[in-house]
Amino acid sequence: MAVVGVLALQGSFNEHIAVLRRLGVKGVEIRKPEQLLTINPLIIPGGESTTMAKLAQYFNLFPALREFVQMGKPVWGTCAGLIFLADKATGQKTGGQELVGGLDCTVHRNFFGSQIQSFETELAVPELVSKEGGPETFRGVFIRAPAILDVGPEVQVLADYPVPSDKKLSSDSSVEDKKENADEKSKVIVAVRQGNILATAFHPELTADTRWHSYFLKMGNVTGEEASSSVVPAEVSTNNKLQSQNDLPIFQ
Ligand SMILES: NC(=O)CC[C@H](N)C(=O)O
Repeated sequence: MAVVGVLALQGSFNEHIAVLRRLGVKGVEIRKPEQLLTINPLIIPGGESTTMAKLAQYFNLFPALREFVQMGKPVWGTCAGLIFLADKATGQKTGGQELVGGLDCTVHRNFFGSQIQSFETELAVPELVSKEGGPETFRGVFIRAPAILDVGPEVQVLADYPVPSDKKLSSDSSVEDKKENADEKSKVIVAVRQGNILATAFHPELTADTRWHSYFLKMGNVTGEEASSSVVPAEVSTNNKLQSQNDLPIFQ
């Protein structure tokens, strides 16, 4: 069975492993630097990036993670995982936090605000649809989500999200650097690819739509045992209300 590593320090690693299983791929929990030598594609899940960074420091994972990315092995960061991969992060806690880097962008750690400002929305995902087919949109689950404020020339934008003009950032005033808020932006970037790096600000592992996972597996030339690009049934994809009822079988 094909194997994908999932960084399993904290956060939604079990949910990623469950999606991989549905695609006929084995997700291996990664907690030690030496495991990164033998694994090829790697998912860095969502969770809480400062906590995850502390654990990664404790287990001495940063050098091995950086080497993994620099070697050109496929890596996908979702939410906190995106923050890990960014070259620059704003809105950090006092003292900052260690990043893996490699992705030429600036990410705002809690762009959309605090936990209670989490939301779901249908995102236009033309590149994903062109590779994986299926519905024109993907349901983005944003949980105290980051957003990408700017990207370098090598970065391909795969999805963005309009910021309502009345949406002033009001996230955790105690920990945010207000000067660095992207106050005047009308759109922020929420999914990107830069060569071997894929990053999403939302949580595809919390939906039943497996297209981002399939897309990433193709980046790593991983073929599942029952490879199928999407598990979203046709009748569900055309009905958002029904889709939201059917979209959260997190552990299967
Ligand atoms: N759902 C998530 O991964 C949230 C990430 C969070 N904003 C952080 O800083 O870690």
